[in-house]
Amino acid sequence: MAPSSLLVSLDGVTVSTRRTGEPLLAVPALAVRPGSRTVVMGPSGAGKSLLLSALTGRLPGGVTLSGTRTAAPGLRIGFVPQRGAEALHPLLPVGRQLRMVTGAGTVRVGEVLAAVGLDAGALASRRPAELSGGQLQRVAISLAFLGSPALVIADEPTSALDNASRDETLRMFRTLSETTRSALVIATHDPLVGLRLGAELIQVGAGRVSFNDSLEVAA
Ligand SMILES: Nc1ncnc2c1ncn2[C@@H]1O[C@H](COP(=O)(O)OP(=O)(O)OP(=O)(O)O)[C@@H](O)[C@H]1O
Repeated sequence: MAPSSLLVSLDGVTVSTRRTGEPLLAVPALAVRPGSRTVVMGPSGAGKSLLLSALTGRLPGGVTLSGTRTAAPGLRIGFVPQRGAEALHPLLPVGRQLRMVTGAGTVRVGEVLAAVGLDAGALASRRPAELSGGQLQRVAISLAFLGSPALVIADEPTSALDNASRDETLRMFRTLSETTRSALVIATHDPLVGLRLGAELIQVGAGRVSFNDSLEVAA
């Protein structure tokens, strides 16, 4: 069990292919504290998504985890994918989905949609195909936060957005994480994400996790 001050921790963790045992990612030690904001950076194929999976404890098929993963009892994790549509059923109105999945009432759904800049009255009855990519991403962020998670994990949530939508999305992540006190872990290729969020930086390179105190790109 994780110490009470930690949400989830990885200790001496290796993620390997199930078939050949080839190591894909090594995490000597990593701990996520309540309310913290962390950005995971690294080149394509470095292991960012595998690290997020190791944190959630839900690994994709074909890989296995050795070492120790510990999580706070009853830890609730919200997840935001690269494209909001991936978090949504394509045929159901988004308001209904938000209520069904999270158990939240209409008023609460409206409040959270408003917090991400969406008008529930105008959007809640639409299906995902009737929303823009930026709107879908905001709905996915609402979905992740509506369940009152202690931790929200996002895998490249801004990479499919233009710069204006990216900045708006990051403002929302920051505001929602501050108001809900949820911890955030976001994988990205974009150094601006960490700067906008005021986040700690974790680097993944050549299948190994390391820590970096400073971000080298100007805000
Ligand atoms: N389910 C799996 N089975 C076998 N190998 C996998 C599996 N998932 C990922 N890998 C391998 O692990 C390595 C890291 O993959 P991962 O998806 O974590 O990289 P990433 O840093 O998120 O890349 P990108 O930025 O392109 O999304 C890659 O070599 C990938 O081929």
